[in-house]
Amino acid sequence: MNDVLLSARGLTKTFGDFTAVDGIDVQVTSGESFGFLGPNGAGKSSTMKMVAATSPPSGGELRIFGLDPVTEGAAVRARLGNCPQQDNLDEEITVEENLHVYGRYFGLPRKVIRERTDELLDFAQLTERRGDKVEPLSGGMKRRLTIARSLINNPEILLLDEPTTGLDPQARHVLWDRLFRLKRQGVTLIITTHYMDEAEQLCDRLVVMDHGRIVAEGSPRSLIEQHSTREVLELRLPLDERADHSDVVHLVDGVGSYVEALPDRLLVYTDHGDGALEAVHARGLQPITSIVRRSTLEDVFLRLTGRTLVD
Ligand SMILES: Nc1ncnc2c1ncn2[C@@H]1O[C@H](COP(=O)(O)OP(=O)(O)OP(=O)(O)O)[C@@H](O)[C@H]1O
Repeated sequence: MNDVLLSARGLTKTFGDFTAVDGIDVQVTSGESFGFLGPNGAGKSSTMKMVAATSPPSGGELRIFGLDPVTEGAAVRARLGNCPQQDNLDEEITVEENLHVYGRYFGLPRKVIRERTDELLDFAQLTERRGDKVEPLSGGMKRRLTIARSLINNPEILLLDEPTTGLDPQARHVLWDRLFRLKRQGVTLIITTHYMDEAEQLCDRLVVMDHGRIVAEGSPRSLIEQHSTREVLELRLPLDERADHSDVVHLVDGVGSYVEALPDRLLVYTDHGDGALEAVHARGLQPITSIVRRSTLEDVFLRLTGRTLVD
């Protein structure tokens, strides 16, 4: 059996009267790519900061590498890579110097720092920019540098808080490719995201979080199998002025297993999207647009909470 690297029981974080993380239970084993998926404010960053040993838990039990992050914080941090939500690079110094500073912070010998810097610049596809200041780099490059820097101490776990928020699609794909490589090298990844496609791409297993609680747990595939149908028929119907799609749900009653109404469309959940569309036409309905797609984690979230992940 793989080692348990992270174990949380009843983990809680409060800010005054407000409970941001509400008694969650989580275990992550070595080599896993584990995700916290949830909308803004779900409590993901608060959880990550406790795991990173930068913010103490308010309650419950938390062990990382079997260590207590409150009393053994330095030992925990030495074995972790931490990429916070906001890049906190030193923009005044060069790309390479950013790596050197971190290496010295961890007390690594000069020779090791030089070797690791070369490897990590190559990994982050930044070798050609090594002597440049950080400030003019693109958002994607800065993100890759932040990740490279967090790998200087050869961490067993890499924490990534919203790794691709704010990046354009191409930069996201480059970053995903780099994270796949790390995963193949056996680095345990713990990722927070509010992008269901990112969770599906990167995570072997994840928890869905909402209002500080875990509402579901499993692999992306098992979550979809458990909480959604194989396909979804998305329909935009012609509406009277002032009506929205929640007013016309009854028109497709019984067409699929269940229906969710968003203001601008109906989502008909079914294992056979094309058959459902035929049934819609047979009722004399003429959708403005209709598409059949496979179910995603977004559908799981909508089913479990009645809300969408990204507002
Ligand atoms: N230092 C703090 N003081 C008071 N409230 C806080 C603090 N940090 C977080 N919160 C609150 O806790 C809740 C959870 O925030 P958290 O950042 O953990 O959520 P999140 O899921 O990571 O969302 P986001 O992606 O927006 O960061 C939010 O309502 C937030 O306003």
